[in-house]
Amino acid sequence: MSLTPTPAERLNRARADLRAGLPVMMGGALVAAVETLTPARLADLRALGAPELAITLRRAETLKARAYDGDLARLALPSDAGLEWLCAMADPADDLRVPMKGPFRHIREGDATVHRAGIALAKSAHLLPACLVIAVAQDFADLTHLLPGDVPLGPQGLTEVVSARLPMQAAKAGRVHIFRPGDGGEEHYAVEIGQPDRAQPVLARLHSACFTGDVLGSLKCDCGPQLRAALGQMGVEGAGVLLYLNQEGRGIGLANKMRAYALQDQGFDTVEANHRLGFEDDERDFRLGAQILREMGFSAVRLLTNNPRKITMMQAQGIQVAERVPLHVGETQENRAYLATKAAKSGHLL
Ligand SMILES: Nc1nc2c(ncn2[C@@H]2O[C@H](COP(=O)(O)OP(=O)(O)OP(=O)(O)O)[C@@H](O)[C@H]2O)c(=O)[nH]1
Ligand SMILES: [Zn+2]
Repeated sequence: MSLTPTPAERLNRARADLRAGLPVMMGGALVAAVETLTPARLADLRALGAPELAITLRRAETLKARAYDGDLARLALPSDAGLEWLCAMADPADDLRVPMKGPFRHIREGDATVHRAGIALAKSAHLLPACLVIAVAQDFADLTHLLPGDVPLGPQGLTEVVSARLPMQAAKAGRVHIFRPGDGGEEHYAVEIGQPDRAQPVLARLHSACFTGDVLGSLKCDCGPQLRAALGQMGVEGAGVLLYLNQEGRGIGLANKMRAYALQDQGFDTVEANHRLGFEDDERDFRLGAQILREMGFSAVRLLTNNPRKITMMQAQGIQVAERVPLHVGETQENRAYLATKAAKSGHLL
């Protein structure tokens, strides 16, 4: 029936539920994000069954827990553990002050499918990647119901909502296009400069949102100068397309990026900080960029980037990368180490 939510719509609803501190129902279990639990809700969940904590392999490595499921670890919630313990398991902020959180009781029997989907859901809600899973016999009709196979779904058919002319410092002939995914999730933008010929490779930049760099002029990264240099070059050439993808913090969200920055002030580099939080170095889905380019009628690009992964991903998604155009701007005293780490650990080209 047409009023029944699709899997993508349920998934979008589930993200909002987790952020609000509500569990969702998945494969005969309740799944709640650790970050948004309250003492009262934890008590309610405990009363329903034996909660299991799911954390990623990355977080498990930091905590010296064993990830028997490969990419994740399942741990029994100790009977005397409260919300404070759970939050300390999920959030590395105080790891150095309180390093010992075990001994852990690892769960090896049963299946980790729901736990894995729960972590993917928490990540896509931009929460810390840790969740509680409680197997329950009863159904909770008020909660959002998902199948583990619904998560993660890739970008949901983006369509253009509107476009309008925007004269900019870099180019008078600018036009901003707004793209919205089919599930009502986060919108992404394309800035078109001039009238690029669709039959030729277009000068293109896939820019990931960086509130601190783009807006505040942060000296910790090179995003702001890269954004302006890319638009500037498109202005000079008279044609180009810059995708402004809302993938803040390489896809972990602004709150988690700020957590990573706090860890960087404890001495960890950009990659280590992501790992301690339980994330991979880069959680972005670049299929998004390819979809928008295709939607706009582009099939080949001259890609402004130093990141070889962006090139591989574009090509894998059927967008031909005719040329890589290097984009080295904005090196500062404060971001030198960050850029060096990206070159050493993430394969960025110098
Ligand atoms: N998690 C995390 N994200 C960061 C950090 N510094 C910057 N970012 C984010 O990294 C993204 C920057 O991405 P891009 O400008 O596409 O950079 P890139 O992947 O290095 O590729 P190119 O600039 O194309 O060479 C933005 O989303 C920033 O918010 C950090 O220390 N930790
Ligand atoms: Zn940045």
